[in-house]
Amino acid sequence: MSTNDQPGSTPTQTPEPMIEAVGLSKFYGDFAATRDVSFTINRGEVAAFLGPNGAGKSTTMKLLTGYLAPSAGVARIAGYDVGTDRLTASRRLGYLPENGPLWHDMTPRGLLKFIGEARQMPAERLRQRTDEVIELCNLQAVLGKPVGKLSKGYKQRVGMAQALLHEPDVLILDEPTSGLDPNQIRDVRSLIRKLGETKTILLSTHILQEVDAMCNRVVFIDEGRVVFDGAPAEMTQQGASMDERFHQLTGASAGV
Ligand SMILES: Nc1ncnc2c1ncn2[C@@H]1O[C@H](COP(=O)(O)OP(=O)(O)OP(=O)(O)O)[C@@H](O)[C@H]1O
Repeated sequence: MSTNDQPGSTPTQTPEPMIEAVGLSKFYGDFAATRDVSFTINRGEVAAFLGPNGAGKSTTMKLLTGYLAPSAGVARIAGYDVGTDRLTASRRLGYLPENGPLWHDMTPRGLLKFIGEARQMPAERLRQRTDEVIELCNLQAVLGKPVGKLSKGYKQRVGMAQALLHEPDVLILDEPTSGLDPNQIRDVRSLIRKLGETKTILLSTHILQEVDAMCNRVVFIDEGRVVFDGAPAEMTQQGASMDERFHQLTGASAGV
């Protein structure tokens, strides 16, 4: 955003790529989990990463975060190659992995301390940010419990808290509302909408209503390949509903 732009105004600058997949492929033997996946998410965009089960969403997200090494292609976060400049890229990035946080024996506060120290956050800033993310993600009620004993919804919130701890400006969220009850879904959607005012976000989901609720961009993947990339309105143009388009884009594999 240029210095003249006010929050809520239309940005006047050229787009700034914050999440870039450039020809990303991941092979397991002969099987391609993703094949030549390319897209760019610019600063200020909240993008839905859609696709059926097994389409390659989590794999692509792991490639983008540097959690997995690609068989071919390049991933960049805020312009930094995650293969060659992983530490710098990871300072700009918060990642909610698909199965929530690891380290199930730690309490939420212990886990946040561990992650903040691993990120080499200064002690005072870590203390302050820990309090802030506990509040933001509503973790007060479970601070004394081991993460492994928490409900799915609270595990997701702890995952979200660790992703936000270092105040990254890019977020990659793998199914942030999966397994949550309707109240929790509402809370997480509203949190993401709020975060989307200042951050660039890529979130995966199966829930088509989430696109309208949170996103201004859709990247659709099927059988490891990008089959649609555009605005939500383009996806549903010509009177087709999101459901119908999902079915069209996934061909025979939809609904299996
Ligand atoms: N380590 C692995 N070894 C072999 N195949 C794998 C491995 N990891 C993922 N796959 C396969 O790659 C494909 C893509 O998986 P991925 O988890 O990326 O899909 P997804 O779109 O996230 O699915 P879902 O929506 O069900 O979470 C699937 O067929 C999966 O079985």
